[in-house]
Parts: sequence; structure tokens; C-alpha cells
Amino acid sequence: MTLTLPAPAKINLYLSVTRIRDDGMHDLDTAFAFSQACDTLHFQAAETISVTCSRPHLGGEANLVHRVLSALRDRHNIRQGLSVHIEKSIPEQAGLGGGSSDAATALLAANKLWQTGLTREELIAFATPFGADIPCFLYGQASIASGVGDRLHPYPDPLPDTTMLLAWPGSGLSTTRVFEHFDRTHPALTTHQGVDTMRAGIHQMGHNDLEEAACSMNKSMACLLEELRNCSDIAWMSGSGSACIALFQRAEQACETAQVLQARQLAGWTHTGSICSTHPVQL
Ligand SMILES: C[C@@](CO)(OP(=O)(O)O)[C@H](O)COP(=O)(O)OP(=O)(O)OC[C@H]1O[C@@H](n2ccc(N)nc2=O)[C@H](O)[C@@H]1O
Ligand SMILES: Nc1ncnc2c1ncn2[C@@H]1O[C@H](COP(=O)(O)OP(=O)(O)O)[C@@H](O)[C@H]1O
Repeated sequence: MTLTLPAPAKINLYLSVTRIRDDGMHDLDTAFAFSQACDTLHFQAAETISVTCSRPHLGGEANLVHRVLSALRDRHNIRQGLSVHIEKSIPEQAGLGGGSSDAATALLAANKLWQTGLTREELIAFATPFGADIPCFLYGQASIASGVGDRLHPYPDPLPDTTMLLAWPGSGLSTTRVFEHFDRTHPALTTHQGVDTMRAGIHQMGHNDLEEAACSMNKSMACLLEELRNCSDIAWMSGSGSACIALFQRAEQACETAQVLQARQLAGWTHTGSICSTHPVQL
């Protein structure tokens, strides 16, 4: 038995930090959508769990895929294993949720192959402790999120029908360190929008409370974002960075901008495509 599935990048259409919890985690008001940029996961039946990766430093037991599959197997007394090979395309520490997306795709695959029979809601509850970004992928459609990103509701409006350029400066940002820097430097927290007034957040598309902290920690990203704002009417940072998003009316403009960014070494990775409202895996 073999199975090959994609694991897409996510983007945050906007991100507000609404509360710092007693445990140090931050409540967010954010919206998630998907990109066509994907990692690819190959699954093969096996007696044990093993994970290899096209970026060898990501292979082995520390990989989030290995961790969630091992926990699922233990929790449900599964006797089978799974051999997983991850072809990475999504850059690391980019705010695109690559590791979390790999883990979500692996959980969807294992839930089917091991016949665990968990609903999406049960998978989300199981996976949230492993990473605040995993639920949005398991939810499977563009969403408005609160809590740490685990309370999800369908995105209420059509997504912008424009071309999106994703660009990553060539160096990443640690999510933990960006939140720590935010705590030290932010002027005030955004008022919580709440589910009932969630549409209010949509008008802030492109706003990201973490952007200032991230720009001060990664000057390459700050330069990239400045250049994107010169080329596009709207550009912003995804998640805790360091990937940035710019919207264009025409695909040619986005492709030309990508070429300029690469030639000037402002970007180490780019992707041109659409903003997607559904996850490509609907098992
Ligand atoms: C900021 C967001 C927005 O979508 O995305 P990324 O930029 O990482 O992709 C996510 O909330 C990130 O999710 P994820 O990358 O899974 O983070 P986790 O592993 O759960 O958390 C790493 C660390 O970041 C801090 N953290 C994370 C999420 C959150 N809502 N509040 C936090 O304070 C905590 O210090 C936590 O220990
Ligand atoms: N499958 C995976 N893919 C990428 N990174 C992973 C994976 N499993 C664990 N990690 C670890 O998680 C870190 C951040 O993950 P990533 O998803 O790339 O960033 P972000 O949370 O900014 O979107 C990586 O630097 C790496 O050490």
C-alpha cells in the first residue's frame, strides 16, 4: 500500500494578538487560507513509524509528523506503523505552517489507513497540543480563528480573486522568539473581535500585529516587505514571519516581481498562485 498526498502552506490574511494568557501563550484573532505551494508526503505501510525528508536535518523522531503519528498510534493501540517520506518545498520558519501542515496531512492519512475513524473535530482536539497551527489544516477550509488558533469558523466572505506572490527572504524566524519580542515591545493589545463580530477583522486584511517585532528581528525580511510594498498595493507578513504576501491584479506582474526579488537576492524562495479556500486533501 502506498499513498501520496500534498501538504499546503497556509497564510494568515490578518493577525491580531488579543490576549497574553497566564501560560504565556497568545490568543489571536486571525484568518487562515491556503496556498498552492505544497510539500508532498509519500506514505507506505510498515511495521513501525519512520520519517525521512528531502531536507535530511528534518528527518527522524523530532519531526512533527513522527511525533503526531506516534502519539496517535499509542492513544488508539494501533499495531501497524507507517513509513513517511516528506518532499519539502515550503521554506522553514516562514509563518507558512509547513511542519504543521505535514503533520495534519499525516494525521488525515493515518486516520484513513489505520481506520481510526476520528472526525475532523476529534483530530483537531487531539492535535492542538502539538502546535497551534495544526488545527487550521485539519479544519480543511478557509477560517476565522480565535484562541491560539484552535477555535475555527468558516471564513464568511469569498476570498479575493487576485494573484498572490509569496516571498521568503532566505532566513526564518522562530515563532517563540517573535512572540517574546512582541511581549517586550508592543504598545497595546488589539481588542478581541469575537466570533459575533468577526467580520470586523476582514477589513483589516493585511494587518499583522507581529510584523513590527519580526521586522526588527530580521532585517532581510524588512527589506523584502518594503520592496513588495513598492511593487504591490497590498503586502504583509504571514503568521510570525518571515514569509511575506503581496497581491497583484495580473499574474504577469507577480511573476515579474518574483524575478526581480530573486535577481536582487531579496528573496530566497518565491511562489506565485491563488489564495485557496479549501485544503487539497478532503479524505
Ligand atoms: C503565529 C502562528 C499564526 O498562524 O503561525 P506561524 O507563524 O508559526 O506559522 C501560529 O499561531 C503559531 O503556531 P505554531 O507554529 O504551531 O506554534 P507552536 O509550535 O504552537 O508554538 C510555538 C511557541 O510560540 C508561542 N505561541 C504560539 C502560538 C500562540 N498563539 N501564542 C504563542 O505564544 C509560544 O511560546 C509557543 O510555545
Ligand atoms: N515536517 C516539518 N517540516 C518543517 N519543519 C519541521 C517539521 N517538523 C518539525 N519541524 C521544526 O519546526 C520548525 C518550524 O516549523 P515551520 O512549520 O517550518 O515554521 P512556521 O511555524 O514558521 O510555519 C522547523 O524549523 C523545524 O525545526
